[in-house]
Amino acid sequence: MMARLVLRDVDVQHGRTRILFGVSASIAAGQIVGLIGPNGAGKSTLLNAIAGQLSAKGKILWSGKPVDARDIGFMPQHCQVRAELSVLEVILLGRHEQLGWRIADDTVNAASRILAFFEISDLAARSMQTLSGGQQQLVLLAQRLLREPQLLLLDEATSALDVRHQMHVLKLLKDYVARTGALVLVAVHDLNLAARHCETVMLLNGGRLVAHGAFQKVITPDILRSVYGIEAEFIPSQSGTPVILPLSPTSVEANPMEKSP
Ligand SMILES: Nc1ncnc2c1ncn2[C@@H]1O[C@H](COP(=O)(O)OP(=O)(O)OP(=O)(O)O)[C@@H](O)[C@H]1O
Repeated sequence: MMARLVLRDVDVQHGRTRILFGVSASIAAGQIVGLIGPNGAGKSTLLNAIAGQLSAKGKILWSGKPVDARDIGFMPQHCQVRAELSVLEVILLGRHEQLGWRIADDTVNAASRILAFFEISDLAARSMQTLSGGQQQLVLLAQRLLREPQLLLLDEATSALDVRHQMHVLKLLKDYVARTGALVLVAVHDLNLAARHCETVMLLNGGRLVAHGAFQKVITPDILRSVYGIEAEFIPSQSGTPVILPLSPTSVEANPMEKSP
């Protein structure tokens, strides 16, 4: 039976402030799911709760059991390596549970392969400290994939990448999902990227799950107005997925940033 992530009435509170309000969803593995919503909607909070990085009320189940850290790969929003480590060392740390006195040949080979997949083999000996923001992001993504997690949680993990690298990484993720049947849950601001690469999207607003389904059903001109506070044009494209062209912000009242329903 295919694995499934089940969220049941997930509530998160910081101090006295409630951040997530009863988020419930049942998400089948074998797809890339986009977590979308305006700033402050609760995307990072939900990913952190699923990753077990903060306490939440309700149930978060992967294949019917509480999420086990060994099943997941999690890339938080602000992720940096401060230590003086080479790119290869950082990649190998993706399998730190398996590293012993001797690093097995297949681990080194897997690390070399993942560097090649991400087209960063030439960076292997470089110190992480000398890399650009986008290069660091590629290395950290490659590190997460090395251990082949069944549940991959990515918080704006392609935000520092140029367009070509973004497309390349999303193609890698698509191939990874097809090969392993994993579930990739990715918080993303770029709606056109979500439209093209995510099988389904979950729209959060004010800490609540507003909609969950195929992008074209979830994202409509009305939703862009009421949730994002923008007027936008939907331009038909050859791919069959319309391109969203933001035109103007609606009035301040209609912009619900940080507004709790
Ligand atoms: N430690 C904290 N203490 C209090 N409030 C917090 C804390 N962390 C986050 N929040 C609040 O929780 C809400 C949701 O934040 P979160 O980072 O999950 O949103 P987001 O959808 O990921 O936003 P963005 O797109 O801007 O990254 C925001 O209103 C934020 O101010």
